[in-house]
Amino acid sequence: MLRLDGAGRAFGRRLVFSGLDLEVPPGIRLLLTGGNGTGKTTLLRCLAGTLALSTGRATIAGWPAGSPAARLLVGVALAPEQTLSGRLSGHDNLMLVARMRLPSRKATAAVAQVEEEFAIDEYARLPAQRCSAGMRARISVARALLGDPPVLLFDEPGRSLDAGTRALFWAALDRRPGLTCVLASHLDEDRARCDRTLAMPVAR
Ligand SMILES: Nc1ncnc2c1ncn2[C@@H]1O[C@H](COP(=O)(O)OP(=O)(O)OP(=O)(O)O)[C@@H](O)[C@H]1O
Repeated sequence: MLRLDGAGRAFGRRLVFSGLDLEVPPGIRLLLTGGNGTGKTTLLRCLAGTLALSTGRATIAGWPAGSPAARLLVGVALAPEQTLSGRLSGHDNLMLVARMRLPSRKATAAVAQVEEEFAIDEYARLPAQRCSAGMRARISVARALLGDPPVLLFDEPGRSLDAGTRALFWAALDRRPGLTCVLASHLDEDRARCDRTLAMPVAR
């Protein structure tokens, strides 16, 4: 479902990773681990298509990462505390994305479902800029699920979430068993929730 062939990314002269080959079959959850600065976020951005690889190739179901066809297949929550529109309410942030992915009646139902799954209902009408980091992270993570994309990319989804909400997050993924998921995390507890682990190599 998701493939890297000889993938590499540099920033100027700084090589973050190189020669990375990876295949993530459908339905598999892959955990990205590694110390600070080893390139987990960079790799996720390359898979999401918001950053180009310097070398090699990344594909989603055979489509080049970042192409319109690949983007349709991918739900993303990278920097989940920071990616909402601050003036809009959580609900409207969710509706904005739902309306891009679904016809209007289905969009309303999909937003209601994720608001319930992540217990967002209580503060969904508050402007996002008045929400706490954890509240914003909940909304961003829930937003990635809208429209049921078959591939999900998460960067430290549990970083700002309390234990109860982390449980809600995993329960939401468990309810969607066919998903292919790549998730970066520093939390030991996430290891048991994933099928495979890729430890990012320290760049030389
Ligand atoms: N836009 C950028 N310009 C220059 N260098 C960058 C940029 N983004 C990331 N880097 C560098 O790439 C390297 C990898 O960063 P990245 O954020 O991918 O690491 P990470 O594994 O996600 O780290 P952390 O665990 O701290 O979140 C770091 O050395 C970082 O300084």
